[in-house]
Amino acid sequence: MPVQPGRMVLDRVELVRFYQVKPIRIVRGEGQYVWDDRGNRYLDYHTGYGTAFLGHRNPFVMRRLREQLEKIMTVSLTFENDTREEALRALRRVLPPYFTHVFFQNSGAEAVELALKAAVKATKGRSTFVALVHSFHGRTLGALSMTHGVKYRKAFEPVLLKPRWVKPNDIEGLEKAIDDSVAAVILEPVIGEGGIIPLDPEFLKAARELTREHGALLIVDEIQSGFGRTGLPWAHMEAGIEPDVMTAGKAIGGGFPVSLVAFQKWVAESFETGEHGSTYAGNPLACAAVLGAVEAFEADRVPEQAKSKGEEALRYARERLEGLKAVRDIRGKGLMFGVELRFPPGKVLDCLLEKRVLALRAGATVVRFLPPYLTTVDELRSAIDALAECIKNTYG
Ligand SMILES: Cc1ncc(COP(=O)(O)O)c(C=O)c1O
Repeated sequence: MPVQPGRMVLDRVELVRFYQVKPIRIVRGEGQYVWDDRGNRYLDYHTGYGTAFLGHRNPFVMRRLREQLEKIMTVSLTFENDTREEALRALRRVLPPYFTHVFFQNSGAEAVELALKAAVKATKGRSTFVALVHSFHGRTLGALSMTHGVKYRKAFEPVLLKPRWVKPNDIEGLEKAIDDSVAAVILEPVIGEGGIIPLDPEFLKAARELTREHGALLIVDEIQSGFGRTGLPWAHMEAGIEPDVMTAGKAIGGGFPVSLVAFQKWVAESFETGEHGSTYAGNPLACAAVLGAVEAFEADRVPEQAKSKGEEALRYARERLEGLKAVRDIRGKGLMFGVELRFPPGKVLDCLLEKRVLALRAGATVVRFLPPYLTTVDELRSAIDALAECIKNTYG
């Protein structure tokens, strides 16, 4: 390309700075650990926003990916493919029986987009949605519409859709918000980004009953809470409800970018050929990752491990942290837990990084841990000890 005289030319293009970058360069990962370029090892409870829940380079996922790379990477949905077929069979074993259909996507937000489209289609054109205060569903315009936090939305107002907002666990609010114009209620069974807020089973049951009464869909977004993390295969199962649509992502590919939407039969059958599509959807490499992830899930009894380790982590966190003045609350489900502080957690997260523990923020004031299932109880305790020290060092 001709360069204008006087214009500085860098030796690379720059990444748009949407993210604040931490001062370490990660070069390798194995199981629950990552290493920086100086050879320092970190306990990874950030896991790429929860993606590496099965651990980095999970052997089941690696084996399937390697095998697939030797065959073919891309086959569009226009053609049949054996690996895709196997992934669908594997998913049958880990999805509840009321979900009879799936469609693959590449990211969480894309899965949410399809879930919203399904609600419009299955309700014959309704376009009113109900979403929860503190919820996060992604950053494409439809998913962003359902995302509550002002910081995500303000640059893009007016976003596409205007949901009716209901506070988490406010059953009366839900009753007021749902009427016959509503296409769907969308919710995370455990609110993740927005601050680790588990929804009460009673609230989930009310959402199910009210949507059914008014001919609306119930969409559960399990992109963060799903695939064993909370101690059940899918977090909504605790309430014994049968949602119409579920989104899944992050952990289901063992680190490979893939997501899916699961549908009850009647919802899937409301779509006609050509009404949705995606170039990479169901590509064999992503399907191989899902297949390996399901194999790991089954072989290692992932939900059981997440349940027992998560319970011990929460118990220990309460024992170590409850008396500290800076701590407002400790909550979570399985290996998805958070410590709410009375202050923004930036300094505490930096301190944890110095102690070689990677964690992340949730909401405005929560330190969030998304540990991989294969972490040990001793490691969980040591991360909580590190957190206690960091809170004391920062706030006294
Ligand atoms: C519950 C939930 N939904 C949707 C998303 C968006 O997923 P993605 O970033 O893959 O688009 C996230 C990501 O954090 C999430 O936690």
